[in-house]
Amino acid sequence: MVKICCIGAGYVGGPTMAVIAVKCPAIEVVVVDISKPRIDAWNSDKLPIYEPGLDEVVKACRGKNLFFSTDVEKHVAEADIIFVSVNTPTKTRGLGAGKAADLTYWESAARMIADVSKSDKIVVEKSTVPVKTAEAIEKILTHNSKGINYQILSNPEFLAEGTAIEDLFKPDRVLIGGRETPEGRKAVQALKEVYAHWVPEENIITTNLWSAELSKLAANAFLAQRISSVNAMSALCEATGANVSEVSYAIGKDSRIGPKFLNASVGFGGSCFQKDILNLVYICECNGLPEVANYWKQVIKINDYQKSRFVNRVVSSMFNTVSGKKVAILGFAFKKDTGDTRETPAIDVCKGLLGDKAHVSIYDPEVTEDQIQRDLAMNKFDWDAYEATKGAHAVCILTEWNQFKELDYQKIFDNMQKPAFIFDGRNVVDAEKLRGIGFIVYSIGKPLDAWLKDMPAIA
Ligand SMILES: NC(=O)C1=CN([C@@H]2O[C@H](COP(=O)(O)OP(=O)(O)OC[C@H]3O[C@@H](n4cnc5c(N)ncnc54)[C@H](O)[C@@H]3O)[C@@H](O)[C@H]2O)C=CC1
Ligand SMILES: O=C(O)[C@H]1O[C@H](OP(=O)(O)OP(=O)(O)OC[C@H]2O[C@@H](n3ccc(=O)[nH]c3=O)[C@H](O)[C@@H]2O)[C@H](O)[C@@H](O)[C@@H]1O
Repeated sequence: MVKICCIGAGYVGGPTMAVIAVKCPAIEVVVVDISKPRIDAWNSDKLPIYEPGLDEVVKACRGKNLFFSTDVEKHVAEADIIFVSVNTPTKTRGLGAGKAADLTYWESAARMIADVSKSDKIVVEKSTVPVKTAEAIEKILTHNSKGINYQILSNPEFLAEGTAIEDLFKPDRVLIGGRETPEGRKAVQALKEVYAHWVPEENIITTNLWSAELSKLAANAFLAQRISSVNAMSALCEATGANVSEVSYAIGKDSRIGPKFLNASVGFGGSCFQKDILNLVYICECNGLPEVANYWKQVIKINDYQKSRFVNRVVSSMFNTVSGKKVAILGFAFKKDTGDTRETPAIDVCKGLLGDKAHVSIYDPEVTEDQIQRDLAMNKFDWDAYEATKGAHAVCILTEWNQFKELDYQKIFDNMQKPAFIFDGRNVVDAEKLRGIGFIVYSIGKPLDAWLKDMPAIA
């Protein structure tokens, strides 16, 4: 029986391994982590992450061929294939601080693999890492090898949160990079055989190591760039009377552009887009390519601009001050169908409003009060959208949860201060209908309400 061990039971390690286990009953999969609470949660009825469809997949194979454990060394020693799916955040100190990827967790995992291994291993980079990381890992492993043969593969993950299970069941592609040697090709083939249990062969792409590593950073950079492009257009739409949804639809009909990922928003969030672009920028700078670095840096600058533009719009619309006013925040997660708040635009928007002395009241269906406390050092959190909006001067919609489309806005209006404002940072509500109720509505990238037109320009 092939044995797989995955180091890191997070948003990637957990769902990815659960899907491998469910699709490959003859493979034993153990997910290990140094965090005991996380492993305990994976072994409980309340999984540590919210992801539609995940519970069913885990329940189908946990205890059969899928296991979660803190006994990292034992399972690493026993495995044939080791996935490393640890976090790779942006460095906060030292060389490359604020840009470069922090590979501390990765390096310690690699050293541990070298320490405990007694048989040949295939080590798979699942985490998103800077291009050329495999070379460093290879050095750590081979310099400590005790005669053991290691093959390093790059197998970046492209799942998006909220649709992880769907994405893993039907990936657009699986990418495997390896050394172009007979041993390297054999290792690539071994991993290919795992995915071939459910992914059509033509969707499994094999490349050299560096192409695979760089493709992951490139994919996230291209995706984020699309959002910054449409968000940049949204500002121009507001200034000219064009409607960003109409513009997106019209350009998306061009098959070369395509219709997906063109929704204007209050800004992109999530643990990866910003981190991976910063990492790309750093790599470009290190390779003497400042023009390329600046090009990608602009994607992040526009994202920051979009978030502050939103805050400025709220404040300027409400007579240039939100001091002492209750502002209800609907949605705190970085996108719908997840409880994840890493780099959520809601953090920046709330901090902006709090900085202007607003009283902020937050509701999100999946984010816990504890999490908000950690993100904002405040504990005003409501368990219900109607409570959050009661007595408020304004409502800001910051996550596109489906339920926000179906709220009783008449009831919300009746319980708010007047004039009652709605700032829709995700274009989820029917602005005309809400105007009919009496709200002053701002929808990102849409023709402005008469009220807002007379307000000072936004920067
Ligand atoms: N979150 C996402 O949607 C995606 C993330 N990625 C990449 O995957 C990687 C992991 O991301 P997430 O799963 O979101 O991170 P995460 O923070 O949710 O999970 C990482 C886990 O690794 C554990 N860990 C760290 N060092 C360890 C060690 N030495 N031994 C055992 N466990 C250790 C941590 O305790 C944590 O539970 C990152 O490189 C990220 O860029 C890639 C695609 C999608
Ligand atoms: O490397 C990663 O971590 C992952 O990053 C993203 O996935 P994720 O961040 O989970 O979610 P996305 O659906 O990409 O959304 C990211 C952000 O962009 C925003 N967004 C997305 C699409 C859009 O049209 N407009 C828009 O503002 C979302 O609301 C969210 O804040 C990529 O889509 C995945 O392919 C990748 O594997």
